[in-house]
Formats: sequence, structure tokens, C-alpha cells
Amino acid sequence: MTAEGSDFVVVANRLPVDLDTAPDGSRRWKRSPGGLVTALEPILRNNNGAWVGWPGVPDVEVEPFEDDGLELVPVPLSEREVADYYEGFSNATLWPLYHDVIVRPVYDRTWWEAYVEVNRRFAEATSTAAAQNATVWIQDYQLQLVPKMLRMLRPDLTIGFFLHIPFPPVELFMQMPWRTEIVEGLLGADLIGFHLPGGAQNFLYLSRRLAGQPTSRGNIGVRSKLGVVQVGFRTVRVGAFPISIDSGEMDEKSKRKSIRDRAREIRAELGDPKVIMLGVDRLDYTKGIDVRLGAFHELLLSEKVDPEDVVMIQVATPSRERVESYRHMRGEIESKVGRINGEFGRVGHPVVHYLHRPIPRDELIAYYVAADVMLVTPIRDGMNLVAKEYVACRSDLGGALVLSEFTGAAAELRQAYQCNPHDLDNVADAMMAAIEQDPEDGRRHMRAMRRQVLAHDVDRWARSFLAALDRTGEDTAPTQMVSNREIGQATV
Ligand SMILES: Nc1ncnc2c1ncn2[C@@H]1O[C@H](COP(=O)(O)OP(=O)(O)O)[C@@H](O)[C@H]1O
Ligand SMILES: O=P(O)(O)OC[C@H]1O[C@H](O[C@H]2O[C@H](CO)[C@@H](O)[C@H](O)[C@H]2O)[C@H](O)[C@@H](O)[C@@H]1O
Repeated sequence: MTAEGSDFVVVANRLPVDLDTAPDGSRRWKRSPGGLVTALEPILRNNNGAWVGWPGVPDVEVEPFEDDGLELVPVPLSEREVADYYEGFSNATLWPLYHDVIVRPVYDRTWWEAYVEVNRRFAEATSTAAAQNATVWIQDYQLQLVPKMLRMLRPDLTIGFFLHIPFPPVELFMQMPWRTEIVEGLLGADLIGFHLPGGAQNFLYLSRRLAGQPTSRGNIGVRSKLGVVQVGFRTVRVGAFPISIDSGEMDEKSKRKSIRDRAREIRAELGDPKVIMLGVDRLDYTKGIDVRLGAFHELLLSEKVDPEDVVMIQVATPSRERVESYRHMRGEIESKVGRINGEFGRVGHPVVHYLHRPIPRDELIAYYVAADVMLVTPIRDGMNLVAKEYVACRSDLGGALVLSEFTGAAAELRQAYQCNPHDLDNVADAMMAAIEQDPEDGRRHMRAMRRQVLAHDVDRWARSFLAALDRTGEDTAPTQMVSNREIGQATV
């Protein structure tokens, strides 16, 4: 960043580095390179870029610094703010509300006040970091008020916003006591991106209904046909940009001899079963880990699968562990694993292998290569990158993907064994179909899914969003607009 500021600024709840405390108490920055960093790093470097975010631990005041050519701007959060803004409003209010109210959202005024305060701090830090006429890209549900706050501070900026989780339908969103503030907060952006056209369409409707702004008619496309909200003289664009992974890199790594050898070793360690089923998730109630365990249990009870032939591995990263609903769910899942192993395991031969920790990237790729059936069964998920990672790792065209219809990925991976996670029989049937798939059919399905994932990688996602953002200044709103008055005041 120069003294005049950066020309391209990414704003996200977390920095791409976490402040890690070693056993001796010393602290160092640890890189957590997710897909987003990988995709944006070249753009950040080429554009004198900066990344604004929280360092991942409370009560840390650090000046902006450079890390491996990236300008990092830490936003401090106190212990109280982590509890109220991050664990509270972000993850016990917005997260369940936006994921179909799987657990009941908590609406707490103190949490909302912390959310407003922290969003203001992010807006101020971004305003300081951005050069005149810079482009700013704000990420996700933790920061929905930043677009409006930032526009008030810096009307010269071009502002994009991307929501990584689903945007709910009106019937659910109307629960939110601060619903108008959130819609108006987002409308501070020039372009608002969602994974799917459905989320974008929900947002258009709510902009009309809650902010009283006229919007375009007609359907929104994928990476095409943007919707429009007219906010006074400003035109806000709304679009669908499904995120992806660095598929080329995963494909390349999965072909390495060391990974292939490790995959064989994993199978041998499991006692050379006929079928390995795999689940890889953050330990989150949206992911439907209980659903796949329940379906597997039924298949074992009905003797459709033999515990001598089929094993399941569930790798679950600890997540948001201080939030009550997460604690509760962990207990339920672990007791279900214990029950299945108690009923069907033998000494030295459990049927479900459960790891409650993150695993290194190369090891994860070896698991994908080893797995005959990948289980992705969320009740609701914005995208689900795990499904795409599995497909990217199967250059051998082996394996089968069981995929919930309620993930964003289901819209692109049509050849998966899709299932309804609310219907246990349907999930069990999809698992059986995957276990028993004809190898030639399997190869055909995998080839088609790989074509999709390799052609649409995270770089294409970032470029398509930023190209659309770049064009926002060019044209005016279409004439075919619809206002709240025309649709009447619908009830929830
Ligand atoms: N136990 C684990 N060990 C290592 N990486 C994991 C683990 N669980 C999930 N991941 C990684 O985290 C990411 C999860 O992304 P996604 O499926 O979109 O869900 P979410 O972002 O909601 O957690 C993937 O890149 C996946 O490889
Ligand atoms: O930061 P955490 O609270 O530890 O949570 C991790 C991230 O989880 C969410 O991921 C979502 O984004 C993925 C990529 O777009 C998408 O595939 C997935 O369906 C979503 O659940 C969250 O949105 C991120 O902000 C969190 O950092």
C-alpha cells in the first residue's frame, strides 16, 4: 500500500493469516490460504492491493503490515465483540436465519449493536486503506452494513459485495428485527453477488418490499443477466456468481505418485474394505453429518450393507465451538458414531472412523482419491466446495458423489447422486446407488462433472465478478422496472 492507499481492497471477516500462539507463548502469523486468497492474490499483487480483516484472536492491536507481498490491515475485536458480533449476531442470528432456520435464530439487541459497531470499524479501516477511486470487494454475511457505511465515507469508491451463504426467501428474512437496515446496508454496493439466481431474486424482491426501491423485472442468469435496483440516482446491480475452487491445482496434486501411494495406504490401514465412504466438513449443523450417519445406520440395520465390506470416514473440523447449537450438535453426532460402532463394529474394526480435527491438505487429497463414495448431505449450504474438490481429485474417473439438492453445488453437479436430506430413505437410496454404481456409468458421470469443475474454477469466479463490477459505472438502469406500489403490500 502506498501513502495514497491501495487501488484494490478486499474486506473479509478474517485476514488470510491467523495469529497463532506457540506452546511457549510466542506468537506468529500463520497463513490460512483458502480458495479466496489463492484466487485474489494475483489480482491483489497486480493492483497494489490490501486485505482488511480480523486476525482471528481477540484483543490484538497490530498496525497494517506486509506479508509476502500482500498488504494486511488488521481490524481488532475485543473478547466481548467476538462473543457478540462473531459468535452472537453472525453465527447465532444470521447463520441459522440464512440457512433455512435449521436451528432457531436468536435476536438479541446487544448483539445487533456490536454488529453495527464492528461493521463501522471495518468501514473506517477500509476507508483509510483505499486510494482515490479504488475498487473495494466486501465478503460475506458478517459485513452486510459495510457497503452503505463505506459509501457514506467514500462516495468515490467502486464497491462490490459477495454473499457466500444462501440469501433466504422473504418468509424467513422478515423475521429479522433489523431487516430494513440490512437490505439498505447491502444496497450501498454497486454490485451484490450471490451463488445462485434464487438468492439474487430473493434480494431483489426484498429491496422492493423493505427499501421501497424499484427493481428490474425478469429472471437473473448465472454470470449473465444481472438484476437492477434503482436507489435514487444510483443503479445497484444484483447477480449470480457461483464460487469454485483452484481445480487445476487439485487435479494436478491428486495425480502425484506420493498422493496415490498414500491413498492406497489409507485403504490398507482400513483393512482393505470393498467400499470407503467419506465425509469432510466443518462441524456445523448445516452440513447434515447426522443425516448421512442416520442413513448409513439404516442401511446397516436393514442389512443392505455389510459392515465387513463398507467403512465410513468422517473428518470434521472444529468450528464455532462456543456457540451453544454447535456444542449440542457435536454431542449428538459423537453419540451417533458411538452407537453405530457399538452395534456394528468389531475390536480393531470400527465401521465409522471419526476425526475431530482439520487434516493437512495433501492428506485430504489422498482421502478424496481413496474414497469410493463421497457423502455431501447438507440441509442447506451456500455452495459446498468439498463436493467440487472431490470431483477435481478424480482424474481416474473413479468414485461417486452423493450430493444434497440443498447445496449450491447441486445446480452445477447434475450427474451426482442427488438426494433430499429431509428424506432419509432417499439419502439411503442414493448411497446404495453410489455403492452399487455400474463402473462405466460412474466414469461417464465423473467425466461430465469434472468438465464443469475444471472449466469453472475460482479464478473464473473472481474474474467474472470483478468484470461485472467494473462495468457497473457504464450503463443506466433498464426501463422495465417494477415498484412496490405495482406489486402491492404482500404479507409474509
Ligand atoms: N477436516 C478438514 N480438514 C481440512 N480441510 C477441511 C476439513 N473440513 C473442511 N475442510 C476444507 O474447508 C473447506 C470447506 O468449504 P465448504 O465445503 O465450502 O464449506 P464451509 O466454507 O461452509 O466450511 C474446503 O476447502 C475443505 O477442503
Ligand atoms: O470463519 P468461520 O466462522 O470459521 O467459518 C468458515 C467459513 O464458512 C462459511 O463458508 C461459506 O463459504 C463457502 C465459499 O463460498 C461456501 O462454499 C460455503 O457453502 C459457505 O458455508 C462462511 O461463509 C465464511 O465466511 C466462513 O469464513
